[in-house]
Amino acid sequence: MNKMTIEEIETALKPIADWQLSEADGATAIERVFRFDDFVQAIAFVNKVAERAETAGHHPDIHIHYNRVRLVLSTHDAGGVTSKDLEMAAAL
Ligand SMILES: C[C@H](O)[C@H](O)[C@H]1CNC2=NC(N)=NC(=O)C2=N1
Repeated sequence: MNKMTIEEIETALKPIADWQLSEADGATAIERVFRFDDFVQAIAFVNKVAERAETAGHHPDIHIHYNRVRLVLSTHDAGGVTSKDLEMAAAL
């Protein structure tokens, strides 16, 4: 799986609402924050994400902050973002 360039990622993100490029600590990833009414709804979403991730064999990092869920996707083997991450982002 080929690591995408920053330009390729930005182009690919255009049709995927609210996902952003993230380059914290030099590690390229894509991420999005989802907001819910409360913790219970946030966890229900996380459970759906988990099911989808298991089916695809591709798993976002999941940060839960009460009613906010931040998902971060990268392909570890490639050391960056690949089409697998974009596919998963679109699904989520
Ligand atoms: C062996 C297994 O398929 C790999 O470790 C998978 C699992 N899930 C993964 N998820 C994500 N987001 N990136 C990966 O590189 C990754 N690798």
